[in-house]
Amino acid sequence: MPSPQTALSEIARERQSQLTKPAGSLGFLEDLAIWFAARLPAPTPTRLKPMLAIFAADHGVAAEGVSAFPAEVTAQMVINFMNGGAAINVLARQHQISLSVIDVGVATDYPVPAQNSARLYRTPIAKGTANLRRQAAMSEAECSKAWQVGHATAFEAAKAGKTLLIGGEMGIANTTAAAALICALTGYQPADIVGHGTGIDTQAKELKIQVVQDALQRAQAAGAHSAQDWLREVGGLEIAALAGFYAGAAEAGVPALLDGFITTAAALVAVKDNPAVAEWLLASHVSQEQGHRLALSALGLTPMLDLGLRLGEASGAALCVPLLQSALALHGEMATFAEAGVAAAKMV
Ligand SMILES: O=C(O)c1ccc[n+]([C@@H]2O[C@H](COP(=O)([O-])O)[C@@H](O)[C@H]2O)c1
Ligand SMILES: Cc1cc2nc[nH]c2cc1C
Repeated sequence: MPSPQTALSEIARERQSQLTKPAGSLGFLEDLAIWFAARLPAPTPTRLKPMLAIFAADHGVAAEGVSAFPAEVTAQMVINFMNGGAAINVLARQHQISLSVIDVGVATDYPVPAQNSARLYRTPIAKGTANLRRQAAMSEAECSKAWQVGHATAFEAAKAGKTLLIGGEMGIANTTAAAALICALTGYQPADIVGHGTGIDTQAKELKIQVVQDALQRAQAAGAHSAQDWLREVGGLEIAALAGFYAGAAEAGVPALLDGFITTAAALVAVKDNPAVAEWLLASHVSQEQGHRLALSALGLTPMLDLGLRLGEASGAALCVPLLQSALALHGEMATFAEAGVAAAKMV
């Protein structure tokens, strides 16, 4: 796995100190430019070439009543992505991000859509997962196939010259799977991590906590130990694909931008599996879902935005793309004190 080039981040840090602004006055944007310099790698990186892949799949645990929406919505939203009507379509158009939708296990049949607003890749591995409260969500073969799909997606994007890989997800009930994974991999309790997802009430949330508790107990008794074990036991097909996607991005040496709660759970799996993956991950936003902040902290990541989003489908990540472009443009194009003939600080 390639390592970030720290010598380049030092050159970028030095440049930041010479730009015509009080030191540190561009805050986190300065850190971002320095972070990208080591990874793109260049002392003044050029405009990012982002790609965005939404991995879609269903979850057997939806049968437990843990989501505010019926499972059919996963397939219906895939159609909506293809028709250009989802939030992510608006943001992808606005910020000129190419959009792929990858069906790794949507349970409901849907007609072959026109490929106008996004490219659809149909690589369904199963008709959703099994109910993770009662049995392993996936077989070993299913889990590794899903991981491979994500891994290949990242590699192909890297080969095509993309310099920012964005993963998103769509899957009714996947906040239950994500919460279970985060608990398993961090040691936090379900009550700390489980949230309202698509908008369940307090009573349904209590049930969701119990479902996660039961799933963790069941998987523990089944001998789950490694990140891959937990992924197979309580994860999801799109979560496995995302974990493979992040691992692939790191192996290809291309930065990956996380989205919300579910993508962060997938990133935790990839990082527990191989800690070096963390070097290539960037957080976009902290979602409203309870536990997201703790999960990001467990990864050592600081989110750029806190907008109270809880949509998923890579919407939070897409919103950060213009800010990242601005961070790099400022870093590359601002004049230095010497170039502009501006007096530097009297005291430092
Ligand atoms: O990204 C997030 O933080 C996020 C938080 C809550 C819900 N979601 C989205 O809502 C769906 C999962 O919610 P639920 O209630 O069905 O588990 C799934 O399609 C996610 O993309 C996403
Ligand atoms: C309508 C809808 C859109 C979504 N986009 C991502 N997750 C979603 C969940 C629902 C329910």
